[in-house]
Amino acid sequence: MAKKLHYFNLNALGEPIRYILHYTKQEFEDVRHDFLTWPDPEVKKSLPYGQLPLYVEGRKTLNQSLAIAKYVARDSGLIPADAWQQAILDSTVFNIYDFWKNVIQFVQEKDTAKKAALKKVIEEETVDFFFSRFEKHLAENGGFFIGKVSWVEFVFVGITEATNLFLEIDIGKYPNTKKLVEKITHLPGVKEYIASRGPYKTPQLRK
Ligand SMILES: N[C@@H](CCC(=O)N[C@@H](CS)C(=O)NCC(=O)O)C(=O)O
Repeated sequence: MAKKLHYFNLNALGEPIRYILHYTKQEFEDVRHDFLTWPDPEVKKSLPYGQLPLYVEGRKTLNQSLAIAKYVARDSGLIPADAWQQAILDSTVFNIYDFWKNVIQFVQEKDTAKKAALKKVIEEETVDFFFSRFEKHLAENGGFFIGKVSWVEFVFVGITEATNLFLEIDIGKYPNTKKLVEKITHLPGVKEYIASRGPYKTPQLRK
């Protein structure tokens, strides 16, 4: 069944899905839309909720990045059988997205003064609030969220990298996060994908 992932030509909500697809060796078409010239009215109109990412498998479509990431991670050992571990992962992924909400609020703010104020709060307070907790969680579980790699580590690494497209996080302050980013980005499949993709260019996004 032909698989396609539609997303922007950048990191953020689509990249963990790309990482999982590459790690699990699934063939898919990586359809990229230009973020800087978005919205493309025709494409936007065609999306079920007007937003990306959108995953397509044959005639079926799925939106919502977390639902897609979890779906493409099935049958790969990235989703634990244990219900409690699944619940911990779900909780973690919502914590990660709670952090990301702050970044998005900053990205979408048009007023220069308000944007600068949001940037200051995120860089000086929000990042540390969330990342000190992520660090503790990782430290208590052997560097992962449930003691081994799962679909949520891919989401975490993607969101951490995406945050750095828009803001600066000093990841060196968070050694378990830093190690995890290195681990995930060097996994077979992911490593080759990143090498072929090259770095994302950030200057237009960092304001
Ligand atoms: N809850 C959705 C949010 C999707 C979302 O916010 N997509 C953004 C890009 S990260 C988007 O499509 N923005 C363009 C638009 O809204 O027109 C998900 O997790 O997939």
